[in-house]
Amino acid sequence: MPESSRRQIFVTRELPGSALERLGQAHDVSVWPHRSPPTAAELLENVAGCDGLLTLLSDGIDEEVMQAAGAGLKVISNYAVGYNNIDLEAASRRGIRVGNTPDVLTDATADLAVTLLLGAARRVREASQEVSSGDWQTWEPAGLLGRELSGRTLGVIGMGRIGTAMAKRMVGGWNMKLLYTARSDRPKVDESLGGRRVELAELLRQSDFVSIHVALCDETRHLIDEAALAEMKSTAVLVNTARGEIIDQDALVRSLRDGGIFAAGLDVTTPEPLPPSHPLVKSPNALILPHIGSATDTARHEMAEIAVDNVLAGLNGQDLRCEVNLA
Ligand SMILES: NC(=O)C1=CN([C@@H]2O[C@H](COP(=O)(O)OP(=O)(O)OC[C@H]3O[C@@H](n4cnc5c(N)ncnc54)[C@H](O)[C@@H]3O)[C@@H](O)[C@H]2O)C=CC1
Ligand SMILES: O=C(O)C(=O)CO
Repeated sequence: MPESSRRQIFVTRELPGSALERLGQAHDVSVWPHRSPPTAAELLENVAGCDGLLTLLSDGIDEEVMQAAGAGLKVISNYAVGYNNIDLEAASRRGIRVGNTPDVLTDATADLAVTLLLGAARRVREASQEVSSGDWQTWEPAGLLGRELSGRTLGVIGMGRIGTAMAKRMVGGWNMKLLYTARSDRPKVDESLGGRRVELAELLRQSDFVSIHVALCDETRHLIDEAALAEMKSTAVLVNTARGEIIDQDALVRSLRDGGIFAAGLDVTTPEPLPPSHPLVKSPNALILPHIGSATDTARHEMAEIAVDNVLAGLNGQDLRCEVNLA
């Protein structure tokens, strides 16, 4: 590509695979070299004069960052399907296109939701701890009793791509009955998986397992609060692979402690990382993972390819391969 058409791109972290090399052949790319994200001040400094940004879910991209980049900023490509870290209204006002990486991480994330559901239901954290601490005495008839899955009811909050993939696994594999919340009816889900769309309160009251798959937005922040947790069965297991802020975490700590629900399996928390001293980390019935839903080699490589395609298209003024609707 001629020197004059090369644009300036800031990438907030190294990515797996060779996608960034492809970007570097076409444009001048600067990659944040550290394992930790840039601070807000470092972000402002590094975006100055950039035409494109390739960002992670841990980077807060607000109007100040867009302003710091300057009038040439054409595209923000998020290396994630979720884009709650980006101020979409500000991007729309400034005519900046926003991209994300859907679909290629759906299976990986649904698999992890199943992992958390099984792990929390069968008390894998406590069981593993018993072995590593030397507390395991003997095989006990009533030792570490967990919850059975087969034939029970799964409640999926947010029947989008990942929610549907999770439901398929649980209905197909464990013959579960399916309830879900969604903004509109899903006749195909009802037909193929025997699902039934219900209000959130009914889903919480009737489900043995509840799995959260909605995007984080004003409407869903603290959707699962004290009152919602109080609706759930004391034997229920709650799984969250969406975003930490969808749950009121203080209320969850109390519910897990007081027997309000049986257990929780969480891939996402507030904040991330959660300090080891946090009461949730200390809760024996909370199985917590460090936001690894999409962490398979296949998914993360494909995400990188899409994120780079999105930058390239945005710089050329074309529709992005996966574009977030800013309307
Ligand atoms: N743990 C991880 O590593 C990962 C987490 N995620 C999270 O999972 C979320 C879902 O991803 P996808 O399924 O690909 O997105 P999606 O857009 O296909 O699904 C979200 C669904 O939630 C629905 N929804 C939104 N607000 C709702 C509400 N108030 N009540 C009921 N339904 C509502 C939407 O209509 C949509 O169907 C992402 O936004 C992201 O936050 C995604 C990938 C990996
Ligand atoms: O894609 C996302 O939204 C994630 O949380 C990580 O892949």
